[in-house]
Amino acid sequence: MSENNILVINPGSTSTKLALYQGQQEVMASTIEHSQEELAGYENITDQLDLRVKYIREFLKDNSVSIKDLSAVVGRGGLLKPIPGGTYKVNQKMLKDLKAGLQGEHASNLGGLIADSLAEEAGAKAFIVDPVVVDELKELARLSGHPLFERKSIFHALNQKAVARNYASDVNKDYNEITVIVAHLGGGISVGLHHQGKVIDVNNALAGEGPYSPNRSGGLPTLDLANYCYEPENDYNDVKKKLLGSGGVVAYLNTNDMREVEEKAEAGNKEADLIYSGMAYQVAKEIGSLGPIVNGKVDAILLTGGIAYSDYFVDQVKDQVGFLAPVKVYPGEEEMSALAAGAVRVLTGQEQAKTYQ
Ligand SMILES: Nc1ncnc2c1ncn2[C@@H]1O[C@H](COP(=O)(O)OP(=O)(O)OP(=O)(O)O)[C@@H](O)[C@H]1O
Ligand SMILES: CCCC(=O)O
Repeated sequence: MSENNILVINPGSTSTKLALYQGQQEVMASTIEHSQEELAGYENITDQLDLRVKYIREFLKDNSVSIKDLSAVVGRGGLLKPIPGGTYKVNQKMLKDLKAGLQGEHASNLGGLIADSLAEEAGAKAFIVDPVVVDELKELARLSGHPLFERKSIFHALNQKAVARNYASDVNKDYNEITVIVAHLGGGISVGLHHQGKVIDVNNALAGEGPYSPNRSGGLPTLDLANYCYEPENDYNDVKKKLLGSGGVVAYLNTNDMREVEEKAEAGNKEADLIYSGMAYQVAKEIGSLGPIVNGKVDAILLTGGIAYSDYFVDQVKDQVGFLAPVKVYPGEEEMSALAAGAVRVLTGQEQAKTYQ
């Protein structure tokens, strides 16, 4: 086997995506689906470590891949401390913070843990790349409006950075030379301003900021929310679920499948059209809010994520923000290749792995 055999692991809330890369070339890939019943018995997400590792071992065995042939295992990184973007070696401090769920529970907390567990046996290197806590915010962006609540950077850093790098390469520039606004349009939505290689402002996709999404509420009227929280019949978990998981489109229309919503809207269902268009309106507004930070000097607006497959949605956003900069569409997500690319940059010496402290 070639020197750079990289096993890529992307744990999601209901699936584990895995792929074997040789350098940047995908050799094989699979998605292991985890049913609700299967995961129901686990109190914390990180308790699922052994289960997920077991499936990955089966995948390797079924495909006659010896674990000893791996040179690196790279996982999607989780809710660690806020850190700058890049490729990080998995170390003891990171493992401790992932296990403790330092900034909360998230499926990607398993990424570093799985990478460590398999890499140890393989005698390989374990990495995470651009975890959801990548924090490169400019100082002004940290202010919320009250000192008790500092704004944090938690977003789809891996895919946003991958798409921005792809755009940079399409225009023969380095990522550090471009200024782009990237809107990741998935189950959650984050919209980030990438400037000189850093995401200097972005809505926190796990804290009720920004546009509503298929299953998150985004920003809500704050005082109304506070009043709701103080209603005796509402408890913390209920409210949290309303913000993250069963907010947004699913709260209005009872589905988080935007293809279904679009079909209804196109068939003349006014409510479906209103809610779908409302999400496009909020995405456009969020994009527009970032332009002034760089005095309107934006090279391009990049739309990515599952919803970017939809012309119906994309056209509405384009129509609203096209005046600011050209809009380019990168549908779907590039997380697996972005993880492999992060490992390759380190294995080939283009970049030094960072140390999590
Ligand atoms: N062709 C399409 N047209 C419209 N919406 C689509 C299409 N394909 C997928 N989607 C929608 O995209 C959303 C899922 O996007 P994606 O797969 O990027 O998100 P995820 O990985 O589940 O969540 P996240 O991106 O927040 O991590 C779903 O709401 C899905 O219905
Ligand atoms: C915050 C980025 C990841 C997610 O949407 O869960």
